[in-house]
Amino acid sequence: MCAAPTYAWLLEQLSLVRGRSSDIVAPMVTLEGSDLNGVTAAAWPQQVKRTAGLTTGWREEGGHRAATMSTIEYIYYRGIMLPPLAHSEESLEYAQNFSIEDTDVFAVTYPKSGTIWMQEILPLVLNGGDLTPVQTIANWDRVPWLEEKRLALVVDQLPNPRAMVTHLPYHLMPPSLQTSRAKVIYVMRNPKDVLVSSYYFHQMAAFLQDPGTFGEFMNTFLEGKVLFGKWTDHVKSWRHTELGDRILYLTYEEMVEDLPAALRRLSVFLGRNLSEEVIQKIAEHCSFRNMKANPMSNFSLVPNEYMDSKKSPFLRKGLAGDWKNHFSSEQLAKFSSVIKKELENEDFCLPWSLD
Ligand SMILES: Nc1ncnc2c1ncn2[C@@H]1O[C@H](COP(=O)(O)OS(=O)(=O)O)[C@@H](OP(=O)(O)O)[C@H]1O
Repeated sequence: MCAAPTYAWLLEQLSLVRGRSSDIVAPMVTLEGSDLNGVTAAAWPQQVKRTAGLTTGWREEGGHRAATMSTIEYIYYRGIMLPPLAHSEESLEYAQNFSIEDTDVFAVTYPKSGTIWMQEILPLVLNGGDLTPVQTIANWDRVPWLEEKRLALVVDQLPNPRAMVTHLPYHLMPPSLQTSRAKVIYVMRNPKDVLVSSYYFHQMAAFLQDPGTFGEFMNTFLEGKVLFGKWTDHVKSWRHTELGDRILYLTYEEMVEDLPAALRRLSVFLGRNLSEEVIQKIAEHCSFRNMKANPMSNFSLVPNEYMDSKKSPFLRKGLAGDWKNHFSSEQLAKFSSVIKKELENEDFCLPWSLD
């Protein structure tokens, strides 16, 4: 396990973007060796640069410097679209060739379905409720994403059993998943709330394309022109696996409704015999309120230039059913008819009504 969270990875992302720059108009401030905790916006590169497909600038906003990425080109990899900052073709190839071990545990989610919640829960369930990792290690290092560049840097420091998360569809998982005895927890969330959560995330994350209006983003979402592809394709892919009893299906909504009950299911699935006291301790630590206050989990370590929590915090509302505050009746009818049509020949039922 990593001794302490360092933010070298963000510096690395910056230098990668810098490295591709072909038109640097001002000298860059060297951040190497700095801890981003202590880096103010004023210390960030004062430059306007044009890179292949990514135009990045810095503007003054309310006394601090903000990143502007007017054209953001996503990465396309085997039919899915991913954001450039944390992913690369190399990281995706690395994921493809990743050697999954029998004891590995993966939480799989379509984006905005409960990923960081599982990054909090899994170490606690696996280690019997010891809070040390969730209080000292940033979530992206504690339970890294399989497809992100960061994995290669931290994989050797993960404790056994290793816990990882991924947004990849089943067919893009490394072949070693099938030959191993690794376990998978697939967390699903009502797609209407996924859409709402994603809409706000696209507004606050400077490395994502502008979502437009809510109605426009809904169309983009339904067409599948979003990160990691169509929601229905993702769910279908993970509903049709050869994993048998090695996959557990959980819903975000059951976790919201009764987290201790969901933790009990999870701990049985992972072969952990947790006492009721430990279950309650984990549930308390993983409440929305406590995670929102945990700097190792709430993305406050990421500079505002990348994620502007004033526009929308990463841990935004943490509710089931917020879609009711966003959908018009016409949007609901359209959304529900498209999703129902795409799932009409499936042999599984969704745990929520789409109407
Ligand atoms: N503890 C807890 N309780 C309830 N809800 C929680 C919790 N932790 C994260 N969340 C909510 O999960 C949403 C973010 O989803 P992801 O973590 O999958 O995002 S990402 O895909 O990793 O970007 C996002 O949902 P919204 O609030 O609806 O935007 C988070 O608030």
